[in-house]
Formats: sequence, structure tokens, C-alpha cells
Amino acid sequence: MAPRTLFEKVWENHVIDSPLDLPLIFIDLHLIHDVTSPQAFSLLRDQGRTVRRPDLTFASADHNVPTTDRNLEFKDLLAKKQVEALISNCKEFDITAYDLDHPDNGIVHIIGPELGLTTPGKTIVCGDSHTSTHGAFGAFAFGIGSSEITHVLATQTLPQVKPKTMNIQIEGDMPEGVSSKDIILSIIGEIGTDGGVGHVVEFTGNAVKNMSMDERMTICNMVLEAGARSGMVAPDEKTIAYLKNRQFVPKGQKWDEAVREWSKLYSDPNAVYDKTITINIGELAPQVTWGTNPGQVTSIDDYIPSPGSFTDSETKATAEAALYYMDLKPLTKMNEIDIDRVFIGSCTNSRIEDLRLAAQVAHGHKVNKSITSLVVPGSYHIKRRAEKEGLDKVFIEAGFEWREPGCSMCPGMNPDIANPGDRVASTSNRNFEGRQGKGVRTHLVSPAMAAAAAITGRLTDIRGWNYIGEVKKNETIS
Ligand SMILES: CC(C)[C@H](C(=O)O)[C@@H](O)C(=O)O
Ligand code: SF4
Repeated sequence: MAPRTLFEKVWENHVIDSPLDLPLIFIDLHLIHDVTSPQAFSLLRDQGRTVRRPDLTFASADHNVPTTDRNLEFKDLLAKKQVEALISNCKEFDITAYDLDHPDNGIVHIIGPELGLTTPGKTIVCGDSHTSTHGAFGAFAFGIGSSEITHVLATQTLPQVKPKTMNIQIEGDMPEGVSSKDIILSIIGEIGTDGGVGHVVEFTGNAVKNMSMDERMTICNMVLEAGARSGMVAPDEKTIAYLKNRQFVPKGQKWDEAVREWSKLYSDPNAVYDKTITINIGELAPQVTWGTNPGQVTSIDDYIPSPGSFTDSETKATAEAALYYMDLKPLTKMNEIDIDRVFIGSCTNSRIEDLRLAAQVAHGHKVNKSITSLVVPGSYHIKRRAEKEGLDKVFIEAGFEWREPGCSMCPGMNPDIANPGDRVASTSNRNFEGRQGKGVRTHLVSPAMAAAAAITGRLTDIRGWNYIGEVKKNETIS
């Protein structure tokens, strides 16, 4: 048999023979949330259909939920209705739903892995672009639209164009102060927001081998912002250690069988990718975005570029428009930009290791008086774990707000929005115009950089940070 890539193996395991023009693939796991599913269920009902595999469908309320008191008001009537619709639809069709107060509730892309629903080799879909996160476990995981959600609900299959493959090989040791968030931001900066279009990206190389599962999830989460269909990492001993004994993973002999199957999931030595790029991170500095898409990014010790320095007219015009919206001048030093708010959270950076890093930076310091800072764990599991480690106390003592889980300030769909004109240092994945509220300006950074910015009141180089004491760190598994 010809050598195959990881993606090709997973793909071939799921294609069902079909008379359709497009290959039809079986879907192993369907995750649903409050924003995109209500419409899909209405369509399902209109078509007189039912849910084919409720046992493979799981729901969590995440986008619209309030993160202060769960009983408080929703942002608007639509938000409230969407959460209510999610829960009643799940009741009607017998789907497991993690409602606002459920101990397993959290952002769908956070709870999938932590409950052991996400496992290597699965096909995973969700009506959400950042479904790519689950690819960190060697699954083929991708976002779908409303009519596709209906199709999966009704049939547990999906017609799909076979994507191309791209290998992003990341080599070198992670420099001090640099995280996987900085790596993926710099990759998007290099290949552009359309650099991955039509491709499933497999991350390979020694830097990826050395990453924890939390770190791998961050790069797979954000590869979507380079236009890729999804991201993947071949499962290894870290993947297996992470998953062992999680709620939904196979147990006993079935676990051993699963591990044997998972160990076949890697790209064969001579497998051919449609595209390969190699990146060395040995000299990488912490990254921060200056514009209104994640590709408009530079190092914290650099300057805002002058639009005139871009050769093609479209990039130049986009940079000019971005700087106008961001109210920034070319050649300003990145570390001299004052901020108003900090958000540590989202499916990119709200896992236990992210919170530990941020707490380590915050420990013994005080949040700058002019700054409002939120720390929002990605799930109740993470929240409980962080509290057990005392991270909540570190944050609260420093002056951060410690919230209930949810998407929070990432999408501007719940009460956590900033004021017009506010400048936010945010660990989320999108810095689009108006994303965190009308007229709000977003700078994407790592959790450590966000915590440092909260304390100094400006974008800050985490290298050389004054660490006061050590925050207790446990094993890497959340
Ligand atoms: C609401 C949902 C459709 C959306 C997405 O697909 O990504 C959201 O999660 C986001 O991050 O913008
Ligand atoms: S945290 Fe943000 S990016 Fe992730 S699913 Fe929620 S809204 Fe989308």
C-alpha cells in the first residue's frame, strides 16, 4: 500500500460508498451548542426527520451564557431563547446536554477532550469553526454550517469534498516566555489568513512532539484562522496518558484495543503532503496582533508596521483600515500601547495550563487600577481544578475577576463585552472589528502576556518578568 498521511488514514476509515457526487463520510461525534443548533433543529422538524444517533451527539451551552451569576440576565432575548432551545431540543431528541449548571458544562471544544469524547481517529463535527481544536488528538474535526448540522443530526453522515494535506513542521526549542499561542500567531502571520485554505494541516516536528496536549489544542484551535479546514497532530504517549480513565473513553480490554488502533495513526515515513512548510521557533519572541485579523501580528519588541512597507496594494489597504480602526500609528512600539481590559479565556487559552501560566505571572502583583480583567476557565472541570490548586486566590488577590465557564468575552454574545473604544489584551483567537463589542479593539496575546498586561496596564514583554514566588504546579493533565 502506498504511504499515507495521518489525515488520509482517518479519511479512508470513514468514507461510505455512496451514489452521490461527493464522498459521504461517517461522523463519529457531533457536538452542538446554543448559537448554531436551534435553526438546525427547526429544519429537522420541518423535514419531519428525527435524530439518527442521539448517542453520538452531545450539547453544551457556552456562547450566550452569563459568567457572573448564572441566574443573571442574558445579554438579550435571543441569547436566552437560544440556550432554552438547545436544552429543550436535546430533551425532545434524547441528546445528552450540559446545561448552564451541569458540573460538566463548558465550551464545547474544551469539554470534548476532557470528557474523553474526543479520541484519536474520530471524525468530529460541530456547527462551529474552532472544532479544529479536537484535531490535537489525531481526529479529523471540522466546523459545519446549519444545514449540515441538520444533515448530521438526521443521518450521522456528511457529504464532503476531500481536503488537501499540508504539513507544518515546527522545529526548535520553545524560547523563554514563548508559548504555543505565540507559535500559531507567528505561523498565521507568515502564511496569512488564507495560507491554509482547502487543506487539513498536520503539525509535525520536534517542537510539536514536545508540546503538552493543552498546547497542541491551542495550535489546532487557531490554524482555522489561517483558513485551514482543520489541524491535526498524530497521537502519541501524551495523547494516551491524557485520555486514560476519562469518562467516555473505552475501559479495560476495550481500552487496550483502542490504544492499539490509535497507535496506527501517524503519517507513514514517505507519505506525500500537497504542501509542506518548515518553521523554526528557536528565535521566536512573544507575539501580539496590531490589526483586525490574526495575521496582522508582530513581536512584542517590534513596531507597528508602516502600511507603505507592504508591496501589494490589497495588504497595504487592509493594514491602513486596520490601523484606523485600532486607532494606532505606524512605527509605534508594541510595548508602549496602553490597554483598558484583559480577557484570559476562550477555547484557545482557558485550559488549566493556561491558567497556571497566567497565575504564575500574576502572583504577588496587583492589576493596574485602570484595567478590568477577567479570568474565565473553559469548563467547570477546569474551574474546580484551578480552585483546588489555589489559582483562583492568586487571581482574586491580584485584582482579577474569577468567573464561571463559557465563551465569555471572546465572541461578544453574552454580557461580557467591552465599551466602545476600549483596547483589550485577549487570549482568544479573533481580533475582528467589533468582535468583543462595538468599536472595541482587540490585541491577541498568550495567557502570560495577557496577565502581564493587566498588571502593567500596557502590552508587555513577558521575557524578563519579575516573578514573585512560585505558583504550585501539578502534573500537566487537567
Ligand atoms: C457562533 C459560532 C458560529 C462562531 C464560530 O463558528 O466560530 C463562534 O464560535 C466564533 O468563534 O466566532
Ligand atoms: S470561545 Fe470564542 S472561538 Fe471558542 S467557540 Fe466560543 S466564541 Fe468561538
